[in-house]
Amino acid sequence: MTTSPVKPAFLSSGEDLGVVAVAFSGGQGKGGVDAGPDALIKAGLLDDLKEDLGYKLHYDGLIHSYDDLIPSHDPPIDNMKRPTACSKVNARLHEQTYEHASQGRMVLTLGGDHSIAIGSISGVARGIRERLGKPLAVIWVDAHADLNTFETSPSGNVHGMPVAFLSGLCKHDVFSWLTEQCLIPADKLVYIGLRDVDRGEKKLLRDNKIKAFSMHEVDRYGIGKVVDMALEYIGDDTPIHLSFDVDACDPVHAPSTGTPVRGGLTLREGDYICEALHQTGKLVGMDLVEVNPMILAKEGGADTWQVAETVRTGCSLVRCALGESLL
Ligand SMILES: NC(=[NH2+])NCCC[C@H](N)C(=O)O
Ligand SMILES: [Mn+2]
Ligand SMILES: [Mn+2]
Repeated sequence: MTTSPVKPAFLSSGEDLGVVAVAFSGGQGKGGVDAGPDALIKAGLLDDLKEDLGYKLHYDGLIHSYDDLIPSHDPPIDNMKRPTACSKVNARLHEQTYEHASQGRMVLTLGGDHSIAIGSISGVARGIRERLGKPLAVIWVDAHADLNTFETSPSGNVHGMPVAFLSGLCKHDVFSWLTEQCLIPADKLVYIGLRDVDRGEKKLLRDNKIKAFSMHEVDRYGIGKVVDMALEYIGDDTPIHLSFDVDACDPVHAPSTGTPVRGGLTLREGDYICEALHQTGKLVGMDLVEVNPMILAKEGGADTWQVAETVRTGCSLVRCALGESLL
């Protein structure tokens, strides 16, 4: 595998990469997703980025569990489960990604459940706003829209709500630290891969005219055309953050995740999205979330091969987004 050097449009260099590893699972109820970053790193992901792709890593060497921020008693508020932990962890993560982004670095956040996108994306968005005076666009690749408000959520799990908070469609005192500069305008948000969208989320998508390419559009147009259309919609002059939930990929390639949904992206379709976004030179941040190396073991059907496959998929997606190419 080789690198195809792409000149980044919105970063200070093509080689500086900020990395934050987040061992947080409080955005949903299943343990083990906090072990995701360790599994990805143990599989050699960061070494590959350094040795094969030539990045200069800005990484503190820690896998943050933020234990000091997690209260022992954290009762639901307005249907949101573990609200205080979710807010405090994300507020801290926000400062970490903001610090990298404001130095002009690409920012990679390894989760953790998808609630951590509240912190990772808001930090990058604020850094980009301050540095370039521009909004941040987000391409959200996921089986789920994660657009529930605390009022529409059927589960109360915050990992099903990050986009509602990040877009400002939903506001709550719990996340009062999310200021205007942190937000993603609804017309700079694009989904790819959706196939399990709740009723309330469908209404929000429609009412706010949010751009979404479900698996239906992937089938109809092919992934190449879908990514072209997504990029055209965002426009040329906007930095892009890629938030990749590993469950966007079909459970064949990513079985070890908390909320798998049949009928997903092939490994190549997932990798293609990442490769194509890298080639734009406009990528400024990425999250890779919801790798849960323990879930299958917990559910009684431990299959180490399936765990390894999921980790392998996660590593491949990140490498592709950071410039690995087939030739
Ligand atoms: N990041 C995820 N895997 N999210 C799954 C969300 C599932 C469901 N829509 C909910 O709100 O609870
Ligand atoms: Mn998902
Ligand atoms: Mn998600």
